[in-house]
Amino acid sequence: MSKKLVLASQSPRRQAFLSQLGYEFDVLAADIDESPLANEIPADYVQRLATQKAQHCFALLSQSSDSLVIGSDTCVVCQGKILGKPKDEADCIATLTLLSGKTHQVLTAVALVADGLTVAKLVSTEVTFRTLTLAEMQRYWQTGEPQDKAGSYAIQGLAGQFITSISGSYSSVVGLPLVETKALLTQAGLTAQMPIN
Ligand SMILES: Cc1cn([C@H]2C[C@H](O)[C@@H](COP(=O)(O)OP(=O)(O)OP(=O)(O)O)O2)c(=O)[nH]c1=O
Repeated sequence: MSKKLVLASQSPRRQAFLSQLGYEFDVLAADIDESPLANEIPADYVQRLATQKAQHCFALLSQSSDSLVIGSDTCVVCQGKILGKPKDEADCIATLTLLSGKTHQVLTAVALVADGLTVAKLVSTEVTFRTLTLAEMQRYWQTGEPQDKAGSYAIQGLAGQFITSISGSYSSVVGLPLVETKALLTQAGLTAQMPIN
């Protein structure tokens, strides 16, 4: 019997990417505390949260131990600061002011729990913003797009026009690195509906 796949995420973007890989899956919300620990470095932070999201949902499914659970977490890092989702307009504008005219990193970790064991992969992508004006940042906040996005922007949305270059994985910036996720699922023995490799 093939194993059941569960995505520990409420993000519609992560759900769309996992469908794009050709898998069928159920979705469970992973309600965990996303605050960074004192002195936690960004790479450890995203890997810890991706792991906790996957393990939290795996624990909810304990009676069906043949389930595979995927969790993911994304944060933006600029000048050593972890930039999560904006708390309010002032926070969004402070974040976009920091990103304006600079290159920053987007870190995404994807974690898979299978047979009670967790494996995580970390992906780092560099994104460069052109210089933004205060009026642009204020109008961008008004669109509602930055509210639920790490770093207060969405590369796949209106903020695409702020970005002059990207070096790394586009899908990772949007929330789920396709190559690494596919590799984890293949290693765990899960076959896509229409496999191409
Ligand atoms: C930088 C960037 C982030 N994001 C998103 C990816 C993540 O969904 C979100 C960061 O928040 P996360 O806490 O990683 O994820 P989430 O709360 O959306 O979903 P869940 O925890 O249920 O899996 O920001 C974009 O969609 N586009 C971007 O360009």
